[in-house]
Amino acid sequence: MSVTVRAPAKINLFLGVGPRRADGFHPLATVYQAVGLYDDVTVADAEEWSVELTEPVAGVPLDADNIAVKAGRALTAHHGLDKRARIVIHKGIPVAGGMAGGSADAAATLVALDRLWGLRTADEDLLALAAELGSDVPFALVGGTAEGSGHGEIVTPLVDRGQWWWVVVPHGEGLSTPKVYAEFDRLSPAATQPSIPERLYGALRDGDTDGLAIALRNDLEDPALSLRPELETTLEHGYRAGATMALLSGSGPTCLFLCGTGDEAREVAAGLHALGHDEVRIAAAPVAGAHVVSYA
Ligand SMILES: C[C@@](CO)(OP(=O)(O)O)[C@H](O)COP(=O)(O)OP(=O)(O)OC[C@H]1O[C@@H](n2ccc(N)nc2=O)[C@H](O)[C@@H]1O
Ligand SMILES: Nc1ncnc2c1ncn2[C@@H]1O[C@H](COP(=O)(O)OP(=O)(O)O)[C@@H](O)[C@H]1O
Repeated sequence: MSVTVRAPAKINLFLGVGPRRADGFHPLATVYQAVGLYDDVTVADAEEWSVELTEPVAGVPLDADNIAVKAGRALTAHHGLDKRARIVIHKGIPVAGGMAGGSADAAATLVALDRLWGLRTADEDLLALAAELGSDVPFALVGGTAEGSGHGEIVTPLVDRGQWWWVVVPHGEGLSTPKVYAEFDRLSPAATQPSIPERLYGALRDGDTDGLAIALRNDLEDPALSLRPELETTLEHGYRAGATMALLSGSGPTCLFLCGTGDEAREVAAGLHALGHDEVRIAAAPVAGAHVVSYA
C-alpha cells in the first residue's frame, strides 16, 4: 500500500520583515498564496527511512537531511511509533527558489504518513509539528491564501475571490534563505515591525489585479538583488514582455510576474522565453494545500 500527497509551492504577496529576534528569526507580516506548481510525495512502509527522487534534481539531499525524512521522524516521535517509510518525491517546485519546495515535501509527508498509518493526527498537532520543521511548513498544509505571523508559522486563512495568474521564472542556482535574511540585516539595521496594508485585503476580496499589483511588497527583494544583481534584468524583462507587476518570490531567486488573465500570462511567458529565459512556467492561484491524490 502506498499513499501519494500533492503539495503546492507558495509565493508571498506581501513579505514585511521586522528586526531579527533574539532566537535568530525575523518577525514577519506576510501573505502567502499557494500557486499551481507542485511536488508529489509517495510513501510506503519500509524497514528503514529512505528518500528518492523520481528524476535527479540538483541540491536535494537524499539522506536524513531531507526535510521529508525529518517530517516522518517527527510524526513517529509524536505518536511514539516504531515505524519507517520509503519516501519518493517528484519535484515540480524549483529547489532553493524561494517557493518553499522543501516545506511542501515536509507537509506532504506528514499528511501521507498520517493516512498510510491511519493515525488521524489532530489538525493542531499537525500544524505544531509543521512549525517545528520550518516557518513555511504550516502554510503548505493549509494552502489557499493566508496571512502568516510570528516568524511565518502562524497561519490564518484569508478571503480571496480572485483567479490570479502568475508567470514564474526559476533560476538554475538557488539562494540560501539564511544568507538573504543576513543581507536584510546588513541593509536594514533600523527595520521596524511591519503590518499588512488594508488595500491588500481589499484587492484579494475583490479579485482586483491592479489593486493587488500596487499592494505587492517583498522586503527580501533588495537583499536578494544585492546578492544576485542579474535578477534585475529578469524582472525588467517581465515588464518588457507585458507583465502587470514583477517581484521576487520570497527569498528568491525565482522571479514572479502578475498577469491579468490566462491569455496575458501566456503572452508574457512567450515574451520571456523569446528574451532568452529557457524555463518559464505559468501558475494559477490560489490552490489547495497538501492533499491526498492517490492510494495504490
Ligand atoms: C523567506 C521565506 C518567506 O516565506 O521563505 P522562502 O522564500 O525562503 O521559501 C521564509 O521566511 C523562510 O521560511 P523557511 O525556509 O521555512 O525557513 P526556516 O527553515 O524556518 O528557517 C531557516 C532560516 O531562515 C531564517 N529565518 C527564517 C524565517 C524567519 N521568519 N526569519 C528568519 O530569519 C533563519 O536564519 C532560519 O534559521
Ligand atoms: N525535500 C527537499 N526538497 C528541496 N530541498 C530540500 C529538501 N530537503 C532539504 N532541502 C534543502 O533545503 C534547501 C531549501 O530548499 P527549498 O525549500 O527548495 O527552498 P526555499 O527555502 O528557497 O523555498 C535546499 O537547498 C536543500 O538543501
